[in-house]
Amino acid sequence: MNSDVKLADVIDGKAFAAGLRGRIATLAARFEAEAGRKAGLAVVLVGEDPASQVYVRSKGKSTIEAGMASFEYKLPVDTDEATLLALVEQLNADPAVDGILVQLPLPAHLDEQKVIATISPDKDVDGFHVTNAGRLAVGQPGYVPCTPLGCLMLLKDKLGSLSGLEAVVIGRSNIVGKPMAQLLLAESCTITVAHSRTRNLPEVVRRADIVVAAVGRPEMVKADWIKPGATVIDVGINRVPGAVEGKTRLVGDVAYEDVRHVAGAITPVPGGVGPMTIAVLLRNALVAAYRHAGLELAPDAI
Ligand SMILES: NC(=O)C1=CN([C@@H]2O[C@H](COP(=O)(O)OP(=O)(O)OC[C@H]3O[C@@H](n4cnc5c(N)ncnc54)[C@H](OP(=O)(O)O)[C@@H]3O)[C@@H](O)[C@H]2O)C=CC1
Ligand SMILES: Nc1nc(=O)c2c([nH]1)NC[C@@H]1CN(c3ccc(C(=O)N[C@@H](CCC(=O)O)C(=O)O)cc3)C=[N+]21
Repeated sequence: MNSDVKLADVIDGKAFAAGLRGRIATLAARFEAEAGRKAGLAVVLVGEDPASQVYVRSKGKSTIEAGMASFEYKLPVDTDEATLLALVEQLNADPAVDGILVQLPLPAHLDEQKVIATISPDKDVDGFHVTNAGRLAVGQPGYVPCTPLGCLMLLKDKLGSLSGLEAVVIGRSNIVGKPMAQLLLAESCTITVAHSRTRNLPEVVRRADIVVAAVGRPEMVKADWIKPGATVIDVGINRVPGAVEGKTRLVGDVAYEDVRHVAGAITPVPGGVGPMTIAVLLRNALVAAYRHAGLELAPDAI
């Protein structure tokens, strides 16, 4: 490793997210004063996956701390499709609910696409509905998936203009990779979307000024894949065995300890993209509330 050169700047997503939640809380209080009700976010969890339970609890806590109303629905793992769809329809019709999030993945017997398609696009604060994916693709206002929007906020905060930069997104999921590529394209980056069939991935990644890793493979992205000085955004959340037997630890998709000797800036895991996802979810729910109430919110307010 080039241990004589400067280490990468650490992009502190946790701190940035805390600032964002502070601005959201101010605007949530203004919303309550003007609309006469709190902005509301409903979160639906089917089953008892421990990781999902942690996220849902954390979302509920952050929602209340921001001065918004949190509605949590926990359904048993064997819930049938009709019951889940009926709940979504009920939330679509509920004027106290501005945003709806159905925690993914769903148990295998439930059709995720069908559930997402049932959420009203104007309450789809995850930005997963095909209407919002289409709006993003053609540059119309809508809801943008929280994780990629959080990544973009960190990138713009660090780099300012992204115009003309080479960006390589590793991963092409509808939730992270594809919307990330759309956002970077809208910022006038030259984008490459890599995936499991990409030939010579290290060489492709080496041309990037910006690398976004959203793969789900622990520490896959190595130091010699990174152009010196590049900005590296690590979306991966992977639980691996820890130093103490029976304990696990969280690692990203990037070999952080090595890559920070080469990159110019890098997000850590934990404390990078993850906290941004939740803060942006609150942002999207608050934007939804302002829109539903017909109140003005400046486009760059949050
Ligand atoms: N921090 C956060 O808030 C969030 C973190 N995550 C994390 O981000 C990661 C990605 O999530 P998600 O997009 O939902 O995952 P998916 O499993 O849906 O997508 C993974 C993508 O990685 C690609 N891929 C898999 N193996 C390789 C490989 N060897 N080389 C290159 N590409 C590969 C796949 O390619 P192909 O399409 O060809 O199969 C696919 O496009 C996960 O670790 C997840 O936990 C996700 C959401 C939020
Ligand atoms: N409908 C839906 N929308 C989602 O946005 C959604 C989802 N389903 N299913 C699961 C993924 C994953 N996700 C994360 C949120 C926060 C952290 C997060 O806060 N991570 C902390 C660490 C948390 C820990 O210690 O486990 C961090 O990176 O610092 C991570 C991942 C949202 N997702």
